[in-house]
Amino acid sequence: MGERRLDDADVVMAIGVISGTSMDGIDVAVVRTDGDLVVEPGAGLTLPYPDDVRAALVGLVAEAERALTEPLADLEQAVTDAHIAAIETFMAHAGIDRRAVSLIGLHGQTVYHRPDLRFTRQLGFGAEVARRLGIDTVNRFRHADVEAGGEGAPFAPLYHRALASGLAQPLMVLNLGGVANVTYLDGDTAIAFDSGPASALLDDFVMRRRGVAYDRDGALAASGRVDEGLVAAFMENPFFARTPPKSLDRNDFHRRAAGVEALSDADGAATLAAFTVESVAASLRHVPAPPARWLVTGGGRHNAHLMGRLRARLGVAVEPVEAVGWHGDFLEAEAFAYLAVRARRGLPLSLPTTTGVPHPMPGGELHRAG
Ligand SMILES: Nc1ncnc2c1ncn2[C@@H]1O[C@H](COP(=O)(O)OP(=O)(O)OP(=O)(O)O)[C@@H](O)[C@H]1O
Ligand SMILES: CC(=O)N[C@H]1[C@@H]2OC[C@@H](O2)[C@@H](O)[C@@H]1O[C@H](C)C(=O)O
Repeated sequence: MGERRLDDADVVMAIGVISGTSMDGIDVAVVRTDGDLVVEPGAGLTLPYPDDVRAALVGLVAEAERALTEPLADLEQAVTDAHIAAIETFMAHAGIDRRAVSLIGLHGQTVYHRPDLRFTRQLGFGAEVARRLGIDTVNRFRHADVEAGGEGAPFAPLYHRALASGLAQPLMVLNLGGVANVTYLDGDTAIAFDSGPASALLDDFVMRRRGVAYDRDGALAASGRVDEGLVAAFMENPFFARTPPKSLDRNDFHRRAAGVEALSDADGAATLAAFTVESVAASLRHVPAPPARWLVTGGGRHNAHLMGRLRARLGVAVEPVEAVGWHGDFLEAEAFAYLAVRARRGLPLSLPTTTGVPHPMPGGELHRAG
């Protein structure tokens, strides 16, 4: 007798791998899931990019339009190699036998995201990952959505919905990554959109001023004074009034936020942090009811200053996702493990209320191991 064919509804072990917009490293995590209601997150690990790959990516993202036309084959190869090494290290570290892994969800590295041009680009060769690791691999998660006129982001919301099914709702999940995105959850309803900047503006500012990668714990921002006029001017950006769905590229606010250049290091950081807080609060304009609780994921949840200001501004519980047992450092990697299983089952990865796609949209490309 041959092996039993994998049943759609089977719970399988999937590994998700993503490098976020801050390009600080590669997150890998494992989830046991059926791609539907069963979700059991396991271990996770972050591996840094090799310095030369990170430097090449930072250089590219600074002139990201190149990603529209250039093949970038060498860089994509280097990113692919780094992802394969990260997955191998993760499996060794977590004691996972590769034969037990049913699927890899390879998000890859976003280098340019322009849904208005029906363009989104994530680097990472799926076929090569499948072949070299001997594990079926799904990549190109966002492409079908963007081609159908969707925003192509955010994609984590269906995973948030699955994780939050036992929690009191309405609930807001806030991801403070390079860019911020929110997911409003109430029963089957999932409304999601990018809300504005999170850490990318601040990171770039403190790098220019102080030569550091980020404002640790928000200490610099906490020592400064907010230029409220400047924050109000930033908030006039029509993006905030625009009805979702909507998504952002990492650098969308950089030019408009140039006003902080006239401020001191501390006041500039304080003002950019306040801009993030104000733009998060503005997301409440676009949800049906005020959530009683905010669960915060992404690196920004470690920023004590930002979290404190969010609590003061939102006036309700604002907690890191660890408060409900989720893994804030690996939620996105887990999401792409979950979405890979959904992709293989032909289930939607995005909805009209999460990306503005005209109908619930399956997607992803499956590459067989052999
Ligand atoms: N202790 C800390 N204090 C302040 N900020 C922190 C701290 N730890 C992490 N961060 C912030 O979190 C950022 C990284 O967040 P994260 O890893 O969620 O981003 P990302 O996944 O690359 O972004 P995205 O979700 O947009 O793709 C850092 O660049 C930094 O700004
Ligand atoms: C195009 C792209 O890679 N977007 C990222 C980015 O980082 C945060 C925000 O912007 C979100 O829209 C998305 O990532 C998460 C994983 C998402 O799709 O849910």
